[in-house]
Amino acid sequence: MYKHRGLLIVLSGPSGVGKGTVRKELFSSPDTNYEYSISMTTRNPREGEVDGVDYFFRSREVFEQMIQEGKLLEYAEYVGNYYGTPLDYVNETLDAGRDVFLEIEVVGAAQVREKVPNGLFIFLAPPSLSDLETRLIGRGTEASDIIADRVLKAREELEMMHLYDYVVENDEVSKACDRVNAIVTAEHCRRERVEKRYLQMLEGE
Ligand SMILES: Nc1ncnc2c1ncn2[C@@H]1O[C@H](COP(=O)(O)OP(=O)(O)OP(=O)(O)O)[C@@H](O)[C@H]1O
Ligand SMILES: Nc1nc2c(ncn2[C@@H]2O[C@H](COP(=O)(O)O)[C@@H](O)[C@H]2O)c(=O)[nH]1
Repeated sequence: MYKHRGLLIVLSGPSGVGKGTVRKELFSSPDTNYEYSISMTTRNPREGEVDGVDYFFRSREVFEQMIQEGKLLEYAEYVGNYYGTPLDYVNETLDAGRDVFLEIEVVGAAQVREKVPNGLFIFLAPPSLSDLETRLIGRGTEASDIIADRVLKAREELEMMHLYDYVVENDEVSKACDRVNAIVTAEHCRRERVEKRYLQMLEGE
């Protein structure tokens, strides 16, 4: 029996490009129908961040136990901390026919591509590397040595852009959100056509 599953949407890109900003803007709209998957991390909360809202903040021991028990869809060690996507939430939500939205870095996104090849992979790109650095400095959440690490890493991350289904430039947040929404809508239409054709063929048997 054919069962409709939700769409797994992966938004990735280098640190500081604006993934979190774009995601928050998307989720602030009442029209957004995706469910946000809250990640788990071993990094300390930033000022104002809340456990269970921004991240599940956990110790390295707990995180490593989750890895061993196969409870993460993907994970990566990023600039000294673990980040990962709890598997059960993603599976349960997709099984219920609802779309899930992941906002993750590129190593984790590559793991998701292996496990969920029919996901929708969107790379958020900065207008330039100097814009990226300016944004990280402007955010003011990292010390200058960490910012330097992230900018260095961004060069490698940009090389992975060609592995994605779409590249969206984040020149302006509202424009980037419109582009993401347009991509998701087009993908739904494509899938509906394929699904309809498939069901017609089953009926004709
Ligand atoms: N289009 C934009 N134009 C100018 N500034 C932006 C834009 N998008 C985001 N920013 C700013 O850039 C900084 C980094 O954004 P944000 O924290 O969303 O990036 P991120 O990709 O989620 O970073 P990280 O991967 O480190 O979590 C923030 O200060 C944000 O306000
Ligand atoms: N592979 C994963 N990467 C994740 C996940 N959640 C967030 N992230 C990415 O980590 C970096 C750093 O995040 P920050 O909050 O410390 O700035 C950033 O690129 C996030 O997108 C995840 O579950 N898996």
